[in-house]
Amino acid sequence: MRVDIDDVTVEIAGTRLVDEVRLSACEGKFVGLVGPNGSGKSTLLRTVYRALRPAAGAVRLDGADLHAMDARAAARVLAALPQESSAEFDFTVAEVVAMGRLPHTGRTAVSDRRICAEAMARTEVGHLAGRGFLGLSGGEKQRVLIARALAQQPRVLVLDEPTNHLDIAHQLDVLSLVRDSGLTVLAALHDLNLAAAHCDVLYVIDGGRIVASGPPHDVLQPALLARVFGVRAHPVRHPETGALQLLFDLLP
Ligand SMILES: Nc1ncnc2c1ncn2[C@@H]1O[C@H](COP(=O)(O)OP(=O)(O)OP(=O)(O)O)[C@@H](O)[C@H]1O
Repeated sequence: MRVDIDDVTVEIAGTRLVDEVRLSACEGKFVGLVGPNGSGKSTLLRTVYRALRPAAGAVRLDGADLHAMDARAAARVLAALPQESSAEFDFTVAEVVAMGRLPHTGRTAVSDRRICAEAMARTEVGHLAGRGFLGLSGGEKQRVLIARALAQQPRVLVLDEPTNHLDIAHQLDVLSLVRDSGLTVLAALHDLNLAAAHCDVLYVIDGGRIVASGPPHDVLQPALLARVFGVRAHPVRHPETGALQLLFDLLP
């Protein structure tokens, strides 16, 4: 499923936080959104997963206005991993993942259980099924919420900092899993090397505006990184794979 963000502007309390953003994610592509703290990444993603309404413009799924869709219909095609999730009740991990099945009706409990078990296996949280969600570590919680999003069997995944709290092996694992899922993915990422290694396309947001977009290594040029992030970037090659990596220093 294709996602188009068409000239979306988001305002909160009279302040424009996202300014006429235009972004497209083609079917099955992994699109990364990078930008400094406070640049508007979460605000834009919250608009895409319907926690906020745009003041102008539209978010379209295969051309249909997402904000005009029924909530349940939208949840059948789009799943989100918010940056911070607040949970007041201590549901078990199995119950949290099963919530991903709520938008779907007419399926048997057996198939729901199988789908949840597969999602938990893919994110390596099966052994936590009976544990209370609130007692988990940050990384365990994150993987459970990714399992819930996968159990939702969406066509679009919106991920706000999916590698937050994850150790390095799980960061690589989760991003590979997401990339190989075949879903259309829109993810805010802080680690530019991870973004470059996993994303098909990157968009750079600064001050609520998109300032660059394209294939990762075209976008992550030293001049742009200096201007947007205030860092000096040195491209180097991985000695074995030849993959491009960036080393960073603060600007003098
Ligand atoms: N509810 C709100 N009311 C007022 N200002 C807000 C609100 N939510 C976000 N902002 C402001 O909007 C700007 C963009 O915030 P946003 O969370 O989208 O940035 P971000 O790029 O996700 O940042 P980070 O990398 O730190 O997570 C920030 O200056 C933030 O303080």
